[in-house]
Amino acid sequence: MLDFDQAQAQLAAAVTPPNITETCALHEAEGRVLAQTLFATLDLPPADNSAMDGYAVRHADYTSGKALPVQQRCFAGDMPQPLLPGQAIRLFTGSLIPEGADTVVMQEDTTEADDAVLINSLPQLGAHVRYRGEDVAAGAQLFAKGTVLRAAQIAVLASQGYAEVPVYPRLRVGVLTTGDELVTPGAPRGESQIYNSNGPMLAALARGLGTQVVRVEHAMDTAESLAAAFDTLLGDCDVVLTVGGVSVGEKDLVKPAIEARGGQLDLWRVRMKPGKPVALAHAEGKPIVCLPGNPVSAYVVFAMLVTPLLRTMQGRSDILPPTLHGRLVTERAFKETREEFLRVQAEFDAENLPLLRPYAQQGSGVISSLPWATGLARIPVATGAEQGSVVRYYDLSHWLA
Ligand SMILES: Nc1nc2c(c(=O)[nH]1)N[C@H]1C(S)=C(S)[C@@H](COP(=O)(O)OP(=O)(O)OC[C@H]3O[C@@H](n4cnc5c(N)ncnc54)[C@H](O)[C@@H]3O)O[C@H]1N2
Ligand code: MOO
Repeated sequence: MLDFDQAQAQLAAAVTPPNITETCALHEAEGRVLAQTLFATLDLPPADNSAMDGYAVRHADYTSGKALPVQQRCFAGDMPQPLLPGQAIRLFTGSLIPEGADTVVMQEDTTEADDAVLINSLPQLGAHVRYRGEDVAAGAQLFAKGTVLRAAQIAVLASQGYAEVPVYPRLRVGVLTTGDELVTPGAPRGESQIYNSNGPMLAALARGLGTQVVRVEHAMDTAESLAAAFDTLLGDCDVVLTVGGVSVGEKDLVKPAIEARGGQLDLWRVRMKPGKPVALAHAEGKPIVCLPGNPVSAYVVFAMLVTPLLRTMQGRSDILPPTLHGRLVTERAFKETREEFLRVQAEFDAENLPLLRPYAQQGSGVISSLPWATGLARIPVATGAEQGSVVRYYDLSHWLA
């Protein structure tokens, strides 16, 4: 059985980033991955401009009690005139600073009458001026290849005039659920059957990472049904996630089905709880990750082992999200022969380590623990953990993104 950290590294290293680049309109680029490093095409802001509604003045022209004639009303988008000595130009937030002006006086600190403005309180030299290039300098690196484009990155790229961006193709993911006991939600359910929750769950998890889930298939526990599903999935997808049927039972037929079509098993069983029977294989040049059927096991394996593999295939640079540390709040001690991942809720305060409270039922079939948990607490196999132990915390908002 493979050590957890080795397995995590092995899955990410088993695949490669894409070698194809395509162009995507910026307004559709949310969640896409940059395929080239991008640089600033212009200074931002492109010209000195006002941070306030007010008046542009030359600081040295101020004399207490003496109104300055208003030379021009210059709105955002207008070109200002050069400021004449001893005058003021009325301007607004975003108006360009006139040549010769060095300071903006907020309108609240002025009184305007008869086309002249009286300054009641003079700010410091240079006040309320946003200088050309103070935000971004032309030529500076904006984002490195491998960056996921979210609203913040899209804002910067739009401000730089990018209408389209070079991105990697969206990763095409296929999901295969297996098991004779499963029925599709909405279909009639026999007494011995359960609804298939792993299919919709894995599809949503994969989409949450920004991949395209092109197929969600179900196979019965027969070699024929599995072979037909693999035909479809390996034909249409870049990577296949199977779930169930990878343990040691008599109907655990997924691994044999992969081997029957000439595929190879690269890894089977990891020293982790839940998730032990996870397998990595490849067939027809495509990676296949076989997740254990228990819903919690599938969820935890997806977060901890599958996401680094998918991020690598997406061409992302953030393969392993950061982990935090937290303090366990528990009435019982945990000690296993496998690295254990508990579903916990984290509570943050300003000064201390986060407090991590485990869900009462940690069984790998307890689906209700999934929406409840904010993250996973890792209990080291070497030491175990108890009330007050400081353990590693995997925040799911990072690990599932
Ligand atoms: N004798 C042993 N038995 C088991 C071992 C073992 O080492 N020796 N490992 C256990 C562990 S750990 C896990 S995890 C499970 C994983 O087994 P499989 O991956 O073969 O999964 P299944 O047997 O097909 O299903 C397990 C469980 O999950 C339910 N399931 C499966 N698919 C779905 C789905 N799409 N939606 C909802 N629920 C699903 C299934 O009904 C079973 O209850 O094996 C242990 N056994
Ligand atoms: O992975 Mo299994 O869930 O350890 O129960």
